[in-house]
Amino acid sequence: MLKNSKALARSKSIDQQIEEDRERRQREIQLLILGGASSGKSTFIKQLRLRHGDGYPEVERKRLLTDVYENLADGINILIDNGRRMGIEYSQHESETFASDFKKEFPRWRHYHLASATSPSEGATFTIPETDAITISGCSQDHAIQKQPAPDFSKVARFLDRIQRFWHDEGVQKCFRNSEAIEPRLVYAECYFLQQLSRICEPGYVPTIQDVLVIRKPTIGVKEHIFVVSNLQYRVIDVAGQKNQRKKWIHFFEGVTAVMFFVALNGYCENLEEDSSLNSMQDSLATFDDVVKNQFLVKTDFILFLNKKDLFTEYLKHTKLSVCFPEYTGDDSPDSCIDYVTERFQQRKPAEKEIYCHVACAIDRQLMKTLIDNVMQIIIGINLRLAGAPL
Ligand SMILES: Nc1nc2c(ncn2[C@@H]2O[C@H](COP(=O)(O)OP(=O)(O)OP(=O)(O)O)[C@@H](O)[C@H]2O)c(=O)[nH]1
Ligand SMILES: [Mg+2]
Repeated sequence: MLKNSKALARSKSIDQQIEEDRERRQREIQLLILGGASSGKSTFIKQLRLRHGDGYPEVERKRLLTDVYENLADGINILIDNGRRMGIEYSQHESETFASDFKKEFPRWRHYHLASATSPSEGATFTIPETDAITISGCSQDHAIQKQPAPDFSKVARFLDRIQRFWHDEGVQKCFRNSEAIEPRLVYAECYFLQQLSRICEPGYVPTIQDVLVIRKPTIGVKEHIFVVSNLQYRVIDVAGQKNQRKKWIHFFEGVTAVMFFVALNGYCENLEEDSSLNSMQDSLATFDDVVKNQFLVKTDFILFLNKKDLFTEYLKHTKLSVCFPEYTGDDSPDSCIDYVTERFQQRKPAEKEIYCHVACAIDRQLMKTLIDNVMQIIIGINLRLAGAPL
């Protein structure tokens, strides 16, 4: 009799444990964000922070001023180098002196930054910890260790007047207009901040929300962010997308509710920054193929974001999709081309797996609000299913 009641009590406690586990799993959702470099993963996190975090108050945006300066300095650097390479003459006397003064103070950082993260053996300057930053409720604390100090980009402030005059030099404008010939290509953030220069130079300038969304700052290592929405905790893991960083992804595959996979649509006519022999879209397809079939993610649903629709639409006006997919015979409209790209990704998935596909423009706040709400609903559904509750 006693034996029976003990067994009953044990069974009750096991049931209770199972129920508690189920409730805990239902309350914590783990999202892993994967995709190539510059596909928009961190920008999506910024949008989550706007929708469900602290919304980037002014004090936080002020801290990002140096990142704006960094993007601006990279843009100026590329224009100086390309102006010289193309043999363009400056229209103002002082431009030549400015160019050499500026390059001394701010050597080309974007590519140095990427290269040092890409080839640690060749003069590595980074130590990349496994998890180098933790973000609680949308407030990021970066613990990345950099042995080689970056140029002090806050000092760009001292150059703003001269940068403005340099930017208005006819030679510099001529170089900028010749964007097709610029090598390496100016990225969107560099073009954007160069074009916003007069606003950035105004006294008391604070980056706007749109500026924050546009800043380009590659993720180094792995960043974890926690958001609490309607009593549910979302742990969102943002990884670095550069090729040599991807072997770290596997450490985060366990216990994932869903994978969000980002693809830069404009990558169909661009090569990887870290490996110029690889087409970015083809690389995305191959990477997607690897992770979607990975044994640790067999039962994990994927949400696919075909991002940068704005740039894709722009590029299609002068470059056909067939440069990436020679067998494509459809028309050049963005919709037809997106249908085709979607199909190419869907073909890679195992039959039993569900892939939810979204076309996105991660810097578009309005569009992303709706998209995030829709995606949250999908994720809640997946989570309920995983937790064993009836849908
Ligand atoms: N025009 C345009 N720019 C975008 C879009 N999405 C992201 N960007 C910009 O692309 C750049 C790269 O975006 P990130 O979110 O940093 O890319 P990532 O995938 O986190 O890159 P890594 O951290 O290097 O792996 C940033 O300057 C963004 O502002 C988009 O839809 N359209
Ligand atoms: Mg990132």
